[in-house]
Amino acid sequence: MPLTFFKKSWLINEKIKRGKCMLENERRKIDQLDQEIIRLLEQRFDTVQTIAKVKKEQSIPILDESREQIILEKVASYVTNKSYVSAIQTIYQEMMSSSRAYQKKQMD
Ligand SMILES: O=C(O)C(=O)C[C@]1(C(=O)O)C=C[C@@H](O)C=C1
Repeated sequence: MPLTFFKKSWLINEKIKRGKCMLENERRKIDQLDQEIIRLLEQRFDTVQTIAKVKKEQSIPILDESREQIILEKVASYVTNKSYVSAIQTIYQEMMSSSRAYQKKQMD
């Protein structure tokens, strides 16, 4: 009986350790992915900066709703796991909103 108790608590401990180890591994993956995402986001914002200059020179409005709609549709078609579509589209909506805010700041 006591042996079963110790065995049970040992098993529980092992499970907790395994869970912590998995969590650390997954977080390391996220840290690496974030580095890649940020590198690409910087490239995107470099491009947005150029777009802002052209728009300012030619008095083109910052917001282009039809372009944003096309981007959101492309996003939906690029995502392979369809259960992520809505979440990733939300990120894109936020990103484009942030892009507009950045462009506005550049133009002021
Ligand atoms: O393509 C443009 O005209 C942009 O200004 C870039 C961008 C974007 O970040 O993708 C931002 C604002 C527009 O509403 C549409 C798209």
